[in-house]
Amino acid sequence: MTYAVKEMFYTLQGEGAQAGRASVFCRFAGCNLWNGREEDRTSAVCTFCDTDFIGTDGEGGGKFSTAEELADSIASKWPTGGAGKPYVVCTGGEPLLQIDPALIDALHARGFEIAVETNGTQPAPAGLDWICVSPKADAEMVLTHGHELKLVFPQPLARPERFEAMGFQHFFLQPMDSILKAQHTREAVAYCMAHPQWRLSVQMHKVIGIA
Ligand SMILES: C[S@@+](CC[C@H](N)C(=O)[O-])C[C@H]1O[C@@H](n2cnc3c(N)ncnc32)[C@H](O)[C@@H]1O
Ligand SMILES: Nc1nc2[nH]cc(C(=O)O)c2c(=O)[nH]1
Ligand code: SF4
Ligand SMILES: [Mg+2]
Repeated sequence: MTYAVKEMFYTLQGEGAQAGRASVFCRFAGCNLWNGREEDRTSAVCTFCDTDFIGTDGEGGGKFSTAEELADSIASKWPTGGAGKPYVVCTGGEPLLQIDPALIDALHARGFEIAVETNGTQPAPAGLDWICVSPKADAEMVLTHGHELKLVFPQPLARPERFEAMGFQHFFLQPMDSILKAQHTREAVAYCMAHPQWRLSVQMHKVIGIA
């Protein structure tokens, strides 16, 4: 299996229940809900993506021909010597198009806890330690349980009520970043205050200006 990685970097998780945690980010190239080209955004299934996931030309990106090679590269980003469990956030693009049991085993062998950020359209392989599903209004969701559900808000055709009985430990609304972000944030705050099952996820990394 060859893995295509857009970029890899060490930062703090900026979103959801693990926000603030030191993490190696591995951003896999490619997505099943948008081809990543701006000219095709409006006709895509997912139209609000904030990420460049095309190709393998980013910092730390590349093609990795084995799970061992990719896991070694991820491990090389983790600082040596400290306490604290090594943590990798696999994102993209859509990471579940590429993550396989060999990669999960190779990362666990290097002591990593493995998190994924997924759009929920693909089944998850066994062994992932943290699954964040972020459903998209026009895409069928097959992953209906996990550790956190993080709904980008508002999506008129994906109201929070549709998800509230699903099997997740945490339920987050994340204001959609766009020209209307301030309004989306106010609406998300109001929804969380009226429906305390839901918590607000502010994209912390954007607020403080880190990757
Ligand atoms: C770029 S996606 C990659 C992982 C996966 N494809 C997914 O959609 O969950 C990472 C996270 O950013 C969220 N996201 C994407 N565009 C956003 C935007 N404009 N505003 C807020 N969150 C956004 C996604 O919903 C997801 O939770
Ligand atoms: N710091 C930071 N936290 C994040 N959490 C999810 C991200 C993503 O793009 O999947 C992301 C990201 O791009 N940066
Ligand atoms: S599913 Fe995720 S990576 Fe794909 S276009 Fe939407 S937000 Fe971006
Ligand atoms: Mg991001």
